[in-house]
Amino acid sequence: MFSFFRKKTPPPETPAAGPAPVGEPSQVLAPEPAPSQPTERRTWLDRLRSGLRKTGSSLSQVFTGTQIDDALYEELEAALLMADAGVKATEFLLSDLRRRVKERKVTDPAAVKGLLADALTELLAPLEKPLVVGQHRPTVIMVVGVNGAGKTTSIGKLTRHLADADQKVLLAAADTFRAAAREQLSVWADRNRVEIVSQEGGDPAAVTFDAVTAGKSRACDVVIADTAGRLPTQLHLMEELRKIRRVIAKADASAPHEVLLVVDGNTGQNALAQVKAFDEALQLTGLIVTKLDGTAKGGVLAALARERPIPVYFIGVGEKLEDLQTFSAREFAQALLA
Ligand SMILES: Nc1nc2c(ncn2[C@@H]2O[C@H](COP(=O)(O)OP(=O)(O)OP(=O)(O)O)[C@@H](O)[C@H]2O)c(=O)[nH]1
Repeated sequence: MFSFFRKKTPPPETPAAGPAPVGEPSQVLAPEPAPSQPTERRTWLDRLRSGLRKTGSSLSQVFTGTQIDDALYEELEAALLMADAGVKATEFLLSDLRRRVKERKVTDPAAVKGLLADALTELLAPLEKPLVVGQHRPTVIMVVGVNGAGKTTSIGKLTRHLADADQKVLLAAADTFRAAAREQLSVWADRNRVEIVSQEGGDPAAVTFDAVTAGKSRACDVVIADTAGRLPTQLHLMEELRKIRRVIAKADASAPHEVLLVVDGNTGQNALAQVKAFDEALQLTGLIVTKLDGTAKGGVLAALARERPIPVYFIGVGEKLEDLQTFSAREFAQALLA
């Protein structure tokens, strides 16, 4: 059994290392560099920090004053709302922070920033969970999301990590409408030397059924189904996803084992609305939040944690292979306030 996992909440400013295997049957591995490559890890963290700078600059600004007063809390409230943390998470964070400030008898605004990082880390912690594959063979992963969220790119990156870990992967191109989507997935499949079940036109549920059946007979470790992008308001297309889900269960009664929503972090509060809508339709098991590089709306993860805490298995901070990383609450909170 494998899980994509990173050491929890590394101490501040310490480059987190990839975990060591912990032995069978629950061997653990990570998509990020091994412990011997702290420089690469540092580089990635730097990218997350600079990516979230747009979100964090106004947040950090709040703590440059000389006193802790109502004006500071008001400014912080505005900055959190601007970062798309949403009303509920913002209210929660403010009252949590006031409590921490009182308890610690803090008088320096700079120290309040540290306490906010703690409060954010605690709030985000329920989102930090590894994606485990290997409990079922094949582990069937269905991937959904709106158009252009980054589904195919994220599947490509994930496939590469799995292939590198000697997992036999089969991709199902369940986007039967868009030829470009199938081609894009084929490119990733070729690049990673994994198999693909693809079909022009036809029923996406049928393609997925064939893929899961093939995955079983070919002893694959993982089957990943890429579905066509759609808006949650397109009810017939949402029904199509439900059908794909049902048909997967016909091919393998225990599947799908994971239903992942890919959301574009750039869409802020709209990402939260997408998570709620897709979760209601499909009972999501995890999220991949993409495009956190250069967004001013990174606070949406706080809103998610407060209102729909579905695990964030991965975050995307760029278009390159190494830009898909596991989510760490502490790192994210620190990057947000850097
Ligand atoms: N900057 C940045 N770009 C990303 C990230 N993830 C994906 N992209 C880009 O977003 C664009 C859309 O990605 P796709 O993977 O094609 O999105 P999709 O959800 O499969 O799109 P549809 O098939 O149309 O639904 C591409 O140009 C990707 O390179 C990310 O984390 N950061």
